[in-house]
Amino acid sequence: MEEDETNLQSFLRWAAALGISDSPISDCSASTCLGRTLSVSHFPEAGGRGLAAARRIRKGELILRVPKAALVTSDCLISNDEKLSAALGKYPSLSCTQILSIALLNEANKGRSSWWYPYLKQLPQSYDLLTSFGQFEIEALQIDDAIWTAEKAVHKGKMEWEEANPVMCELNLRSQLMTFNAWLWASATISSRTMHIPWNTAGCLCPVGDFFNYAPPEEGERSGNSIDELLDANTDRLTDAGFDEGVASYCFYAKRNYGKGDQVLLSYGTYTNLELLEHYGFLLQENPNDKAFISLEPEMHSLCSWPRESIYISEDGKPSFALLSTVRLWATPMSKRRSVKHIAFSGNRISAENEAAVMEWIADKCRALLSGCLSTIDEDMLMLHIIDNFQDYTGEPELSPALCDEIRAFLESNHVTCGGLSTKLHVSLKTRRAVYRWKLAVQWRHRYKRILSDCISYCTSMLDNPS
Ligand SMILES: C[S@@+](CC[C@H](N)C(=O)[O-])C[C@H]1O[C@@H](n2cnc3c(N)ncnc32)[C@H](O)[C@@H]1O
Repeated sequence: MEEDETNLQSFLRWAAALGISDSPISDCSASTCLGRTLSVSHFPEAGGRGLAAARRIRKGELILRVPKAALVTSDCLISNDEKLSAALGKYPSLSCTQILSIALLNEANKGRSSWWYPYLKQLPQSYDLLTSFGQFEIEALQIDDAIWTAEKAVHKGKMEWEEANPVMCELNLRSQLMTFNAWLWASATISSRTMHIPWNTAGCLCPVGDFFNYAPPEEGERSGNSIDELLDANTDRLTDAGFDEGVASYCFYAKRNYGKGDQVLLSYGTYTNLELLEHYGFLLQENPNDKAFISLEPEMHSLCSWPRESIYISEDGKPSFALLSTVRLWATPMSKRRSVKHIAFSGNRISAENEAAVMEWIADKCRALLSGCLSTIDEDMLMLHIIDNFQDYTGEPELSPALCDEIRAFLESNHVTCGGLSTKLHVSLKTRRAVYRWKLAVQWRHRYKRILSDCISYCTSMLDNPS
């Protein structure tokens, strides 16, 4: 702990020397880059390490500046390393993200002699993005769509690593930096910490700026990454963060008022919980942008041309506009569809009878999805409780077969015995990480099932009160 604090303090001094500052007036002689507006703090329930307001902050205030020279980009890593530049030159088909991953591992390979060493030491040692999920955790997601997304992410990670291997061999990286796990570390660092820059699609790592934890954008908040898009129409000020050519710095602005001690949050974008898990390795219990996507009957697709991602149930259980309009048209007798198409497409009800059929179809669809899952919502709640107390787990005779099977599968896939778990000392770091990822999978499926269940309640209330 003390060592972490010493590392952090020397990192903040290093950052100050590079001109990173939370003060509106630049002062390269400052001994630390924070303290006037922000301070590093711990928020166990919302992201762990993060940035707190060191004083009252008003919406729209500039709260942090990170000069271009302090941004870690592929360009700067390559231009300072001839060997890296020559090796990459032989493999022109690598993507920008692969190049940044290789450059990051190459920098980590230099250890203390890397110019970026103080920054690299601050990076998390491991991540919990979908790419790092094993087969057990993937199956624990239970919903086909999510399982498919996770499998695809793992497959993509493996492919990218294999493609990058020849360059890493040429760079003669230490063997542990050539492993798939090391690759996952580099690509997860990039996925969860880079910020948009206009000149490289892989983005940049932004020391100190990447200490901001996430809050979803407020309703009506504009999304976008260019400086112009970030300009708030009402206040003419930046509302979040972006690279400002005018001052050659990454600039962070307060998106709302904060009291002293509050966590200052950044919106990285609009994400469902599955997307947060995929790109950042966490999810939110309350996520206004969460969605449950449902599949349509094959013939429904030909009726409307809404994109697949617009057919969903919102976080509050309400069917999306596109879902309602498609099912309304489909529930209309074929001979009448032409004449009512405009009503369905404008989002209006077609008739009371049609609306009842629509609500029934959607509710049945949700029921079918729920009954196809290996566990119920209540069982998931119980499972989360068991996971939270897993170190004390000694086997519970009262559990349903589904939960018993899941626990057994976890123990088997991690080669642990119940006896081993009941002794806290025997739980290895690797097992604790696996338990944490399992928890993420159960939390995700639980939230998803809640959306389906809320949708059933919504449809039932619409059927009971058709007005
Ligand atoms: C840019 S970093 C933010 C700083 C990070 N907490 C750290 O210690 O370096 C993004 C990562 O922080 C965590 N995180 C950010 N916001 C979070 C939130 N609201 N809830 C849980 N974890 C969060 C996730 O692990 C995410 O991948």
